[in-house]
Amino acid sequence: MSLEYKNFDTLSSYRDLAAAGKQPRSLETMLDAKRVERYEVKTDLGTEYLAYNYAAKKVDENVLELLQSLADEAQLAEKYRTLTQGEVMNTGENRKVLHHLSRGEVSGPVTEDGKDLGAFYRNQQQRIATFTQKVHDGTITTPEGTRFDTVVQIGIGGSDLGPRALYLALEGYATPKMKARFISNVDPDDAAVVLQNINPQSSLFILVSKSGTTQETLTNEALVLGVLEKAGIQQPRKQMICVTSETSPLAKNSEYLDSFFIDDYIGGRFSSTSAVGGAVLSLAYGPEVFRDLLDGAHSADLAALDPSLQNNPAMLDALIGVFERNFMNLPSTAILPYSQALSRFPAHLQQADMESNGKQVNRFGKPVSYVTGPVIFGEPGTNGQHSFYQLLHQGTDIIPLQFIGFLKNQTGMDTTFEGSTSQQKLNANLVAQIAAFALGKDDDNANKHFPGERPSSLLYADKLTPRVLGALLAHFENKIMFQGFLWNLNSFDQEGVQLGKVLTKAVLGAGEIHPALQALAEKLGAR
Ligand SMILES: O=P(O)(O)OC[C@H]1O[C@](O)(CO)[C@@H](O)[C@@H]1O
Repeated sequence: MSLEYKNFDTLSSYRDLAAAGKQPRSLETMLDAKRVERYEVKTDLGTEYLAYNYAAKKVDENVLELLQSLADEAQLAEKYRTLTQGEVMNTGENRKVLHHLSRGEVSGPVTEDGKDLGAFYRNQQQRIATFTQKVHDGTITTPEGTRFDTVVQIGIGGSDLGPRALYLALEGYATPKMKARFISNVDPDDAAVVLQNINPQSSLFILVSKSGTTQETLTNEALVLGVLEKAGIQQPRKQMICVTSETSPLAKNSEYLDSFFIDDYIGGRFSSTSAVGGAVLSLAYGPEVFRDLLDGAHSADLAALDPSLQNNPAMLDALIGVFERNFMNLPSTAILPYSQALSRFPAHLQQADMESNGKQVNRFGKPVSYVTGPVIFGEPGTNGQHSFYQLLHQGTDIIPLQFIGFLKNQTGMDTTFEGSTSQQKLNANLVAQIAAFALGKDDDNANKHFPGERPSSLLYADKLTPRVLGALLAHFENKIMFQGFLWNLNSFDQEGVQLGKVLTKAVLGAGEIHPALQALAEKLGAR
């Protein structure tokens, strides 16, 4: 089948959906126990599962049928299959998009000039696993023979957010073999606080930069090296490994204890399952835990191939999101995990989604005449309830909500207080919120009135394990990809981050700059 890349508003289902979006059925009339049972898709992860429940979304059978037509017309499943076969999908940078291949083959091997590209990722995983084992068993130590007990990742954006979110997500699941810390911001206090709280003599640093040119990361490397030298460490780079692409300037530096590689076919925000996340997660939890995470992601990747929305939670989530964004005109989406372990997951999804689909031109560089990616934000519940939920319940904007929850907590530690456990309280809050947002509450006092009709979905599993975490990550990555296909965008470049970088260089340089920039730079002592 030949693929067609058309602007979303030229598709024939667009008009029908626009009509349906103007008058979506009310949740008050639709939401019942039957719907809670029926409006759910489960991804099978072997002995585990990840469920997507959309009972509290404002879609009925009619809208679901229209969304299926839209998915078929936009050739979502075919485009995804083609992407996993190695087609150039990052049109702006003329690159393949292969992050799925870092967890397994979705549509068979991907080759280039006779080379098996999957073998490259497997080889890096194997090298990381071997290196990790040697660090853990004390074969690899500092030059002075001290065993490493801490790992510190230095990187920013995709080289920080995903790996950090995943590390934190597993801290309660398994006792780390090495504790991990992260330095990302060029604000020197970020590095200072981390360095003050570790023993530099027994710390292994991971410098992560795909490009090898990111100002913040190189500056932080210099800062760390300086601190290590001051602490009397003679060869600081022998306590540092590097994760970068083979063509980056860092790859040529043989002073590092070791180097591991990614390639240009995996974008920074999709690199958590490559060596970018693999090094820190394997060192912290062991390569087998990282493998489980990859397997969970691979299962979700396979489920995403199904053209039927009823069997494809990522595609369904993408379509419902587009229904809300384009046809109900809702501008943002909140990610609300009822799991403290996922405290940084919303921040990771913020980059993954907003850097991918925050675009105003289509994949051919032509302006689009419809809205694209929503604003993404979020915090774990129940903390968020005591903070920004006021606006979510009674504010003038309706914000679609993506709840995430688990039947059991990770650590097994809990208490019974006033007749219920903490985990029961957590999940009681979660279901109460779904109902309160959907159904609202009438009150004669307008100040106490809850309008309801605020749609939400729920991703849930038995427990947040490495496999479930991998599937959760892949669910969102695939949702973002499908939405990019729908909006006819190239979701895999990020030109919007460049201008700020260029102006920063100009401020720091000696040349003439815009007078307003000069005045501001002087005020802040940046020049
Ligand atoms: O891994 P690198 O090349 O240092 O890039 C870090 C981040 O910077 C960005 O390019 C944005 O500035 C992200 O896309 C990327 O994740």
